[in-house]
Amino acid sequence: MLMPILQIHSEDMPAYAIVCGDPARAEKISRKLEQARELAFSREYRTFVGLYEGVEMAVVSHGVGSPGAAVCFEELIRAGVTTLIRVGTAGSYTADYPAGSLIVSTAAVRSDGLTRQLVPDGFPAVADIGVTQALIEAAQEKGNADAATAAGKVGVGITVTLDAFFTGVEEIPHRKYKQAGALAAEMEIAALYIVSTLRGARAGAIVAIDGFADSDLAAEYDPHTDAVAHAVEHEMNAALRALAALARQDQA
Ligand SMILES: O=P(O)(O)O[C@H]1O[C@H](CO)[C@@H](O)[C@H]1O
Ligand SMILES: O=c1cc[nH]c(=O)[nH]1
Repeated sequence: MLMPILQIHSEDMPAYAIVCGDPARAEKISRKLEQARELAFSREYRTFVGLYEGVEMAVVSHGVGSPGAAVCFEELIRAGVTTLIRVGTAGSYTADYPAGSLIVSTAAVRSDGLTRQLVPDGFPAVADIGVTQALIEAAQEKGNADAATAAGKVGVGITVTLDAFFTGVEEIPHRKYKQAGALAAEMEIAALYIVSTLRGARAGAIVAIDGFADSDLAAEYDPHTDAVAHAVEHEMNAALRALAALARQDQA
């Protein structure tokens, strides 16, 4: 069956998928696969399939923001994907995790508009515990430490999903979420967790910190530093290994 927006056929789709915002990052991840082939590049959605440690998996870009990303997650699950890992970037809320750190997201604050149209207020956006555990283990693995971050840090905790990236005249509620203990902010994880929960798939997410979310992004945001590039490299490898480990567990 052809998925109308991603332009992929369900017959070509494996059960395991890595998703990320940037089509260029999807292509970068696909270069780590054996027998990689591109299935489609439709709108912001670029889809590759290939093998990692012998496990068939897809790598798909979902663009920026929850509404577009939710379309991607829905169609992937309709096409037969049952396990999804988001490999993203995020702004930190704490000096404990500066640019170059990684955060594994256990749950996401639903500070977005999309999920309000899917589930009632108060319904939690939570990661799958098995996917989260696999991500933590892969990110902390010693063998992966050579690509590790400036601070070498891997945090585990709550992230915030927002719609706004740049500030308007309203205050983005960073301060409250930070005081409440959230670690970082990004723009799609809540959508991933809610769509996955609704459709019976399992999902997790890891993000590379590229600055501080509550600083003046317009003046200071620079996601193109070496520290961020190293962290992104580290999280891509961690996500691939986590997904392969989960597939092996499923087969056992
Ligand atoms: O690096 P990605 O996966 O795109 O994630 C983050 O970066 C984008 C904003 O620059 C948003 O999509 C946000 O969630
Ligand atoms: O949404 C995002 C993504 C990266 N960095 C941020 O500060 N915000």
